[in-house]
Amino acid sequence: MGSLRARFSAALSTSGRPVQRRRSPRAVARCSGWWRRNPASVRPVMCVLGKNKVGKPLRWKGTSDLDGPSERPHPLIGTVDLGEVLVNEAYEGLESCEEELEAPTSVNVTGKHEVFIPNTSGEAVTAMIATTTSKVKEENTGKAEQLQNKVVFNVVFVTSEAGPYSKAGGLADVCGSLPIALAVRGHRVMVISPRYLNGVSNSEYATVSDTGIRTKVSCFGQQEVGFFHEYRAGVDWVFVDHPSFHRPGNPYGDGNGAFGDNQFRFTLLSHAACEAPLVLPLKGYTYGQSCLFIANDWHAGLIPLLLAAKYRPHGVYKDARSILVIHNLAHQGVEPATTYHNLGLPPEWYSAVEWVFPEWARTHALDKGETVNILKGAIVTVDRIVTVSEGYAWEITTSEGGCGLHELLSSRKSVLNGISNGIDVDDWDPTSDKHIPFHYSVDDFTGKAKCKAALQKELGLPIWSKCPVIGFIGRLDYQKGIDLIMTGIPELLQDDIQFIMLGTGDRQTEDWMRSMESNFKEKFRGWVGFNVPISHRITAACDILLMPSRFEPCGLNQLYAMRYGAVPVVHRTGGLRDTVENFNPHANEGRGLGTGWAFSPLTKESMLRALRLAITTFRDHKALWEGLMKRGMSRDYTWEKAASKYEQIFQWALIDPPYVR
Ligand SMILES: Nc1ncnc2c1ncn2[C@@H]1O[C@H](COP(=O)(O)OP(=O)(O)O[C@H]2O[C@H](CO)[C@@H](O)[C@H](O)[C@H]2O)[C@@H](O)[C@H]1O
Repeated sequence: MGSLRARFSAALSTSGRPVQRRRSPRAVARCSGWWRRNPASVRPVMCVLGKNKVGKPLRWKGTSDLDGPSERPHPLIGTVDLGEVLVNEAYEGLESCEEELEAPTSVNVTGKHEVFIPNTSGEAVTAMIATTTSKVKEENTGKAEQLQNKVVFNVVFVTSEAGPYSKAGGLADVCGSLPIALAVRGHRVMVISPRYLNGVSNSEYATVSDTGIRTKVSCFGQQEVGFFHEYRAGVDWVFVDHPSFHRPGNPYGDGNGAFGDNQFRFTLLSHAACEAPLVLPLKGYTYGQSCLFIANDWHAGLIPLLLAAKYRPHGVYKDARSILVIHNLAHQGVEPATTYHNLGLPPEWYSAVEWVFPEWARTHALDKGETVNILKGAIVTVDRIVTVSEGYAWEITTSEGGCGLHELLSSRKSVLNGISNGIDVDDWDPTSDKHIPFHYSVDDFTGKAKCKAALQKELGLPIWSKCPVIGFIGRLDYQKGIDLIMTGIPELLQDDIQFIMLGTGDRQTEDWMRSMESNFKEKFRGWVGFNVPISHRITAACDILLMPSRFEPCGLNQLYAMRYGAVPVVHRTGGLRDTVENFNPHANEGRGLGTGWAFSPLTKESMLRALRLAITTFRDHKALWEGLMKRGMSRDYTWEKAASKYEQIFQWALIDPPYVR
């Protein structure tokens, strides 16, 4: 191949405009690039990521004209202020590239050249990168050195939900944003989830296209699946297509409860996900066998089992590793033992998923309690386990929080870690949120007061600015402590407060919400359904957000609430304990410390006590209240910290050999 410089042309565009081709300029600032080669065609490709002034990631495409355009994520390199946009130093051009070059290498960039960068409204801005300053040069050199030492991974997330395509709860939020944060850090990231078509509107998948690739997977006899794909925000979003994913309802069920064939549907997902890195040539080449699978919850729990039982014995995925992320241990994918033969695992692997319920949990005299438990099988065979907060990582090793799996999880403590979730700070930003009528920030709360009045008006509640509005958003599920709400809130409504509830799930609670509305016309509103814009409007409008969760692996609503200046009142459990700092009015020379109230034990009395304290503080101690709001709003909720912790887990996963029997 020889020197590539003369043949390489950078083409930087995220605006969808025709890619501009330029000859490679020469060096001033030192940059570093990751070169990946298509094993088949030896094609190095490159892409640069940056951030604009509001922190939105920018993706610059680098193309090689060796054999057509390609793009790959590339780590951030330095910073150059272009006036209109703040970008990370552009890579453009390289000095030389030998054919065998695979590892990070240094390349040189020079003074002026044109790039296309979208500004905050998405339009392209043509900018000239002026000669870099010495500060930038220094930064570049430092970062280049850091990046040269950085290991990048082929990461494959497997999940039953990924926002914005599909969402029933917090799993979608995490799998919609953590992969992007990892891609920004230079990893090649794929997310695989089902292509749900619910028959009403499938606009979420409008930009996704059929790869035309179909593959047969050996489970439940033999099944054929297709793959759809979209490359967005530096991530390959892959959707497994099968008729069983095309039906009304949410990813797991409909008004009549959970779908009866969920084991079938998610077994398909796991099998298809194991094939995808081998068969999908995304932007030119496959992810290949050296992958890190991130299996989220039981729906992807077969992944480590399939790697160990089906692929590795045949020499495939020998260098792959798997990490199980537990978002909710209460759901384990348990079905009768007779379904084992459908899972596509060899008969001798039965014991890995075998799960026998204790006698007290069996339903009748002839019930032997024999089941297959997919999550259990994953815990046994996976290389590492992550839960979504440190508190929950400990709780699941106790008999109270382990949902029957605590002993097994305790036995795997050495590979178990907790990492608190971040949030999508672009999606959840009170200064620019498209779902809320007024914007506000930590420096000016006027917009929040207007949001409150607007929601009161929208819901037909009296517009009382001095009346604290308490919100609840979440699945109407035993986990979320709705029984406590149902017993405690009618008592609280004797006081001058308003309570707004958004949720769907348990039918009885939905009926209770409707009856509360007619009993407390001026004080209670219940919105039955799943509605993302309304969830943003409630978060922006309410003064207090209640989360009396029985257990909470991490919880996202308390994070959204704090970012929006709504003070959380939570049960002190799991991730809520880790993320909500209990308010101490005396600390900090009487100015107070903390971001909310974390009550314990989980009783109606202790919940009401915390709520009454919050209400009194809201009414009578304005300065303390503003302090609470400000501290919550100023915290760092980005994914960056969590993403770097995940990277550490990736490295640990690779240190140990994979699970073999
Ligand atoms: N009716 C409705 N309308 C609109 N939006 C609604 C809604 N009901 C819920 N939501 C949204 O769904 C998400 C719920 O996230 P949570 O983390 O609070 O809970 P969940 O139990 O689903 O997630 C599990 O996984 C996540 C991610 O790891 C963990 O944080 C959590 O503890 C664990 O139980 C939030 O974005 C919320 O706004």
